Amino acid sequence: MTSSPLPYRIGYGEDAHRLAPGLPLILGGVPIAQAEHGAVAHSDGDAVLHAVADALLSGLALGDIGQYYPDTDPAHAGISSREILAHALALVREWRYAPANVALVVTLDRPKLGPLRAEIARSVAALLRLPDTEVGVSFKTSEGLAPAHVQVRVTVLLVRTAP
Ligand SMILES: Nc1ccn([C@@H]2O[C@H](COP(=O)(O)O)[C@@H](O)[C@H]2O)c(=O)n1
Ligand SMILES: C[C@@]1(CO)OP(=O)(O)OP(=O)(O)OC[C@H]1O
Repeated sequence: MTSSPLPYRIGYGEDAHRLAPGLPLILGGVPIAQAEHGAVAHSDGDAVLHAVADALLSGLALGDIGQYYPDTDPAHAGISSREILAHALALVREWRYAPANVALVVTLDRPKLGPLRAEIARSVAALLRLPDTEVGVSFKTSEGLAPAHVQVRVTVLLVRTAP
């Protein structure tokens, strides 16, 4: 894409990681201390931030984070997902758009994340420079269908900014 006449653009992103014992679980920049299993990943494995970054990029047809941070490149091993999201946000701003609101759904069987909803919303909002109220966070279990797995789905509304 070289330019867009649209004042609004919708972005959608997903991410999934396998869970294994002895690894940290970070979601939306928040370490989940209660988790018995963490994400198997090339980076810090924050599936929420990966899906948000992909949603930002998809809204402007800018590809996905794997193109910018290939998981085959040792240079990105252990990279903070905050850095990946900051890069995606910078690209969106270069294209003169900004996120207006975000809706995200985390599917995870355990632990219960409800008590961390406000903290995760606050963390994602801060990274996107949005008010907390513009980040909606939902949790679902897989009903036991995928107990060793975390899945995140995200929609974002991008609004064109003044030149
Ligand atoms: N890791 C999770 C998963 C779900 N919740 C909350 O539990 C409720 C029921 O979830 P279902 O998947 O059975 O519909 C719902 O209110 C979720 O917010 C949770 O806190 N943590
Ligand atoms: C973030 C990157 C790069 O470190 O790797 P992972 O942490 O494995 O995450 P994923 O969402 O599977 O893919 C994007 C990657 O290229």
